[in-house]
Amino acid sequence: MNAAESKNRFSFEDTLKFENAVGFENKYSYEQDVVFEANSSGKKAIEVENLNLWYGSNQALKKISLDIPKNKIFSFIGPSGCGKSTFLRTLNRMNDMIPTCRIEGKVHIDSENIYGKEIDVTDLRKRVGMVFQKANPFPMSIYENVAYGPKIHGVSKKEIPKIVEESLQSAALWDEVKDRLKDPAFSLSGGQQQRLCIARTLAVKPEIILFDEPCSALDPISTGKIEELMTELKKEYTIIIVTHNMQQAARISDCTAFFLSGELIESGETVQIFENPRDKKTEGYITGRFG
Ligand SMILES: Nc1ncnc2c1ncn2[C@@H]1O[C@H](COP(=O)(O)OP(=O)(O)OP(=O)(O)O)[C@@H](O)[C@H]1O
Repeated sequence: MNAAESKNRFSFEDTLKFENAVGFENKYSYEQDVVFEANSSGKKAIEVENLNLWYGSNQALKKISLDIPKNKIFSFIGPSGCGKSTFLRTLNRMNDMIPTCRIEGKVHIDSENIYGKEIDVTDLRKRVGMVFQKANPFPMSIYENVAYGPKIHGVSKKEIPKIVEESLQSAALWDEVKDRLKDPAFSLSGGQQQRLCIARTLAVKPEIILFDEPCSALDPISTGKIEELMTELKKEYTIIIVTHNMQQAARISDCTAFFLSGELIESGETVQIFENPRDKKTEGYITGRFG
């Protein structure tokens, strides 16, 4: 790597500077990663096997095979149009809704192929929740937004207030909204609305949460809160995030996968991908030479 490339490449120190700038408490360190690795169960949340996807005649994903470990944050990075969001959506069959979309291959969750005939897609989407780029609360109160999922899944009425409180607590929003639960969700700030959407996802007790660029519309302070929240949530959930922000991927994720033109170029521990990529294409992207 020459001097110019090395200047372009950001380090974990840079991410710490960013965190200090926005007053975000640093929770990540190499030492913690090592301890985390040692404590990690090593179990897989998702196993993807030879996945191909087409939109009409355009092949958007090519022979993707990837294991996603439990209770970690896994980032998908790559230039615009490389297939990150498409791949994310295959993990809870959100692409089913696109008529031109055709998929081949397997995605195992708990040893079950989610593309198998016997799969109940509603149940799958309960187990694999999704938070979108733009906060999308329902046009109802803060309380009703969180209560909605448990209600439609048949949870008894008396259990709902507890679930709403616990979900808002877990989404680090309870203290800010506990005195205004009947207010419309749209009265919250953008960052609060995104945390409300996370609370709504948590309320149906998923195992895995997919985040599709959850911070792209947020300021650095709100971004810091969401990132801190994700780090907290990985203790109980497997987190997968699509991000354009490579500093964000480096800051919060344990593992990273780099995509290019529908192919998975490289995946591994985030430190390895950012500090010592195996593939020249990954290095080119990380160092800002393309993308
Ligand atoms: N609903 C769709 N119908 C047809 N083609 C689509 C659809 N969604 C995505 N594509 C195409 O699939 C390819 C991958 O798109 P995708 O949105 O997954 O990429 P991405 O890496 O997430 O991009 P970005 O970072 O810009 O969001 C692109 O060629 C895109 O045009």
